[in-house]
Amino acid sequence: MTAIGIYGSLGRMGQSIVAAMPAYNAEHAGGVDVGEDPAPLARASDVLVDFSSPAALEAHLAAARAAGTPIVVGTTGLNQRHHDLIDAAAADIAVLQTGNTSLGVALLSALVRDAAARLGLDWDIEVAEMHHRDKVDAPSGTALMLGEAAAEGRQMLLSETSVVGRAGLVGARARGTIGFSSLRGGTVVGDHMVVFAGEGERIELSHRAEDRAIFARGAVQAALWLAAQPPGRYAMDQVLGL
Ligand SMILES: NC(=O)C1=CN([C@@H]2O[C@H](COP(=O)(O)OP(=O)(O)OC[C@H]3O[C@@H](n4cnc5c(N)ncnc54)[C@H](OP(=O)(O)O)[C@@H]3O)[C@@H](O)[C@H]2O)C=CC1
Ligand SMILES: O=C(O)C1=N[C@H](C(=O)O)C[C@H](O)C1
Repeated sequence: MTAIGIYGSLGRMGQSIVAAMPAYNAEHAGGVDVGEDPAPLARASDVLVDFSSPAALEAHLAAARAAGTPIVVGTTGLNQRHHDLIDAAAADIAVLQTGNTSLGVALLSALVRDAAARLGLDWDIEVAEMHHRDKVDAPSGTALMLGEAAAEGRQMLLSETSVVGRAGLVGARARGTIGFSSLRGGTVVGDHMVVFAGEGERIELSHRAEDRAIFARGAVQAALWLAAQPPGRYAMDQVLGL
């Protein structure tokens, strides 16, 4: 039985992941939350999952690396420095980072990449997302991942083309940009929509998460898969064979 340790175990995702484990015959190795040493759990686990906070990621990666334990990073709100830390850790251990562990969003990313490649720059791309009132980061990790997929499809860099939010006299939309809008409220688990807006027509590709269990099941599947992988950086489409 594979023992999975959870960083952020008392949170919404941590609790959903514990609930999902029995269906996959996975063992709960334990959890770490604010103010606790991540190192003992890393040594006691076959694989770790991190659904905590960007502020904790460096310490969690260091603990995983020191123990030689693979880690799934589901925490969002990451910046370039966090991604550099993930790349560095992936030299020594298997690391899977994703803003969304659901099957549906993995497929949506592939569809968005394909649509962006086929439609070209005459179709404007906007990514919209809505989440519950307690979400602390924006745009969501999933929205950024979908934006990356669209930029890849256009063979462009998202960092050079993204426009996050608009207010005031911002001027007309610049060709080739990818816009992001975030809504927050209530208990929405996670809605994402990618709009391709052309001359006189519009295509909308969307995903609605109805239950956090979809992320939890994907996280457990990703952890079980990652436990058997050599060092390197991995993504969800590799787990799901998409
Ligand atoms: N990749 C995916 O598929 C998904 C990713 N997420 C992401 O996962 C993360 C967690 O989401 P969610 O469970 O809803 O959030 P919660 O706030 O419910 O849970 C986060 C947990 O992490 C703990 N935590 C915070 N800081 C630290 C720290 N420094 N060290 C250890 N633990 C810490 C929190 O403790 P405390 O409450 O005491 O602060 C809490 O128990 C977010 O970044 C979210 O965007 C969410 C859903 C799906
Ligand atoms: O914080 C959340 O709740 C979620 N976060 C992830 C994100 O930022 O995309 C995934 C999901 O949408 C729920």
